[in-house]
Amino acid sequence: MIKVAIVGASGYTGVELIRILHAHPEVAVTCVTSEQSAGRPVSDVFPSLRGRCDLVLQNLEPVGIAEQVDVVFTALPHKAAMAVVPTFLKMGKDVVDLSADYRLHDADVYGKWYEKHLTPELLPQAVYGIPELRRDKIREANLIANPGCYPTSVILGLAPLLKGKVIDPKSIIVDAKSGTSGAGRSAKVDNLYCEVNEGFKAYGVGGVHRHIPEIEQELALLAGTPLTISFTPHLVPMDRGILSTIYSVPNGKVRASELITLYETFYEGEPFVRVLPEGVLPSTAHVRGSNFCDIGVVVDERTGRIIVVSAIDNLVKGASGQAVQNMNLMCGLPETLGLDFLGIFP
Ligand SMILES: NC(=O)C1=CN([C@@H]2O[C@H](COP(=O)(O)OP(=O)(O)OC[C@H]3O[C@@H](n4cnc5c(N)ncnc54)[C@H](OP(=O)(O)O)[C@@H]3O)[C@@H](O)[C@H]2O)C=CC1
Ligand SMILES: CC(=O)N[C@@H](CCC(=O)OP(=O)(O)O)C(=O)O
Repeated sequence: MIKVAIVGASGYTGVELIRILHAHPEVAVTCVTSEQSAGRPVSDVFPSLRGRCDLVLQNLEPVGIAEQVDVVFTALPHKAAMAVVPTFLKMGKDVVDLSADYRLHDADVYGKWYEKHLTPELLPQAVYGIPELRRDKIREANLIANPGCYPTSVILGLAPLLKGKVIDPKSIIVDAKSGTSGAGRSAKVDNLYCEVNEGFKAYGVGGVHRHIPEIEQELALLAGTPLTISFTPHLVPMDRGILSTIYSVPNGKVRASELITLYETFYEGEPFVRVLPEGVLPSTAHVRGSNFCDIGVVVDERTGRIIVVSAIDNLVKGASGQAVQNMNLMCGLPETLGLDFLGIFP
């Protein structure tokens, strides 16, 4: 069995990792951490785990943790992750980092959107872990930068169009909506019940959201040219789910049926991307609790624009499920191991 530590196990992506890995046949979670709840069983913090995972939460002491395990998932806020990842790597551990700390290739870009990077020398060895686009590199990596939730939905939604040079790469507009678990478990006034329930709002409007450089970095690699996007995230009153509606201008006249064939070919054999038939559009309700990304494609005949709609569960394909998919690849296991479960509906 591969021994795994979940660093930051008292958060939402941490508990989702525990849930997924509990059913993984080749993995044993042997170490979980929290600063605020250290000394308590993780099942005290999350009663859903009672009787199945009662490990006691430890303080984050990187050397001691590395000595206990083979693989480390860091499910920490950015900055906290890069403070400990170097120790895990030095001690020969494979690391899947769920934070944003190793996603941007350029430390100056990270400095502009986040803060000064503490370990820029590690950026070249980090692999941006989107298996559908970078499977072979992930297999060779020892540090995976697990993609952000919004970026996963947008990159998978646009990859066939950009790679196939179907659209003008400068024409992209993304209108994305997320459930509140995307904001994590720590207490924030903006996420209180009365602030979120029965309402629907945009935030980070006007090119200021920190996922923009990450999305642009990956889309530019697909397009083979630098590009800028308009990106507006929204908060919706649901626990889980991201729905991204993505507009772009094609280089010539296109038909929806041709585009769907392009998507089906691009994602042929992919276990976790489902291209929907013409006229069918995705819903967060149909991917909830699963590792799927569902994609629907429409052509607006009046404006000529292409509209792609992509749906994921932010905690699964947008975080912990994709992290396990990456771990499977890094460890030489079948990619779908422990992940071949259906969503929860209704
Ligand atoms: N939520 C989501 O949908 C997604 C999240 N991510 C990213 O994954 C990471 C985790 O997110 P999420 O689970 O939502 O976050 P949460 O806020 O729910 O959990 C954060 C975890 O980190 C621990 N922690 C916080 N600060 C520190 C610190 N300074 N030192 C050690 N431990 C600390 C917390 O422990 P405690 O407070 O108990 O001490 C908790 O276990 C973040 O980088 C996030 O941006 C990525 C994709 C999607
Ligand atoms: C709803 C909500 O607040 N979402 C978060 C993004 C989710 C996330 O976890 O982003 P990273 O993966 O980059 O850490 C936000 O807008 O900042």
